[in-house]
Amino acid sequence: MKSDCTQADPTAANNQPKRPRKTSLLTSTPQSLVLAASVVKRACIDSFKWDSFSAGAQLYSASGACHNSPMILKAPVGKVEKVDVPKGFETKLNGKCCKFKDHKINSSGSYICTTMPPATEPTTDEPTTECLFVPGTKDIFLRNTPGFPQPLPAPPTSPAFRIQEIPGKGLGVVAARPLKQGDLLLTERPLLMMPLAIPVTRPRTFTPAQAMQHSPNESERYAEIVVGRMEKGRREAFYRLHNSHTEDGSGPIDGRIRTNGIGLRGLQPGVAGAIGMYTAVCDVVARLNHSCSPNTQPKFNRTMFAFEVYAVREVAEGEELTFQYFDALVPAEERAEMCTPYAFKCSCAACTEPTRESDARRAEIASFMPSVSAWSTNPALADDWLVDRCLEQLEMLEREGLQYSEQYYMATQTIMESYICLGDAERASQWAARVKPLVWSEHYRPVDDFLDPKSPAYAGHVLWRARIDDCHGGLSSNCRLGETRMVAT
Ligand SMILES: C[S@@+](CC[C@H](N)C(=O)[O-])C[C@H]1O[C@@H](n2cnc3c(N)ncnc32)[C@H](O)[C@@H]1O
Repeated sequence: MKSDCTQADPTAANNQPKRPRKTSLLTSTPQSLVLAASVVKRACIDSFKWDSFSAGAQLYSASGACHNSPMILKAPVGKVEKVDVPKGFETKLNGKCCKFKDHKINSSGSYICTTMPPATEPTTDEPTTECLFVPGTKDIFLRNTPGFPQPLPAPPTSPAFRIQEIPGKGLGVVAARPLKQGDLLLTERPLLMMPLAIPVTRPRTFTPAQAMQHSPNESERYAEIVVGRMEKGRREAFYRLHNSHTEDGSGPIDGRIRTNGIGLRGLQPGVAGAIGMYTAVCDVVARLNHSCSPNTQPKFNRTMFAFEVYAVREVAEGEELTFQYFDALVPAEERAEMCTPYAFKCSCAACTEPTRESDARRAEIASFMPSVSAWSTNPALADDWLVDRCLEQLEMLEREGLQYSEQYYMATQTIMESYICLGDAERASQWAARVKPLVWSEHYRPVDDFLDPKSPAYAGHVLWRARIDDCHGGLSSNCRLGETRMVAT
């Protein structure tokens, strides 16, 4: 590193978010991610804080990053005037391509280019992903992902979707046959995967405008190496993707990544928050347009190194398939703002005719946190209190078309657990059947053992009759809140 270079300013991450919101019901959502997401978003909206902490974070909004599910990341950056960076700091193409071999990008080895699944595995005709990884990421797959790499499933004989023009939206994906909740529509290995944020150093002498242009230049430089390693057909597919960032200083590759990338967290060892995320670009998944009441949800399958896309409710043949690019639980006005960098207005029902009721419902949905442990040990609450609250939550979720969200899974699964607490295996098994298709949830656990009310799994469940035996009629000494009962909080 040159001595006249300034490291990006990490203090930006210490700012408090304006409106800390909990968009997940689950305590497993890292708060740091929520914080970082808010900070990044504000940094972007405050029209290009040029001293932001890293190239990617500066460029990409992670406004949806507090979601547990993958999301398309967007960059609400206004137009960046093109300026030339001073001589000696122009972006240069590295040009080195080492096909199917790990390739250190720089001498310190802080990034490697690699192909996933690795070519050392038995070769197949399966598509591969060109990746830019930080040290440790590849190990997550090679050492800590049992069964990796699992082959992709054979394509279905009758495809569940087709790609076609959608008036006013460019290309889109429509259902080729009727779909049920939980149907798997597509399994797809990404074309590329790279860090969402790449730290950038820049000379103190840069003007803010030059610094702004330097970041996309640097992102493009890294992305060029990754795309340069792709198979010809995959590279051509990448360049066919839509680019909504042609006027903001992004390069042609980076612009496509920003338009089509899906955020993935948890793959950069020791790095939490939005800057610890990867972005992955697929060929078909990238054709899914946005809706604030979407009917599909992608999920990344580590064993296959592929995205799986599920229907989150019944879909009619010919209906457009969509997913949410950002947090759909925020008010319509905020959602409209989040669409801006993509240069479209959302035409879903909740956005076309925004109502205060819809905004209020979405806010209420976001703030509800079902807690089996709190209810089951609280005699002041009626036996049906939690089930009733979850039923209200499900009704609101269905009305707003938000079945994709973790809130939907949590409410459904909480009802099943409430009946287990009440020792009602009949009803619990009915709700297990409702939980079973919700496979897109990040917190999904198989419920097959509970589909039969006579299953021995009930008696062996840690919550079985918890409300009756331990706590009914008063907080008894048997009520060991904080031990095994802390579930679904
Ligand atoms: C990830 S791409 C989706 C596929 C894209 N329509 C295409 O032709 O490849 C994102 C871009 O699609 C368009 N788009 C996505 N959702 C839309 C919507 N609800 N209404 C209009 N355009 C949309 C915007 O141009 C956006 O930048």
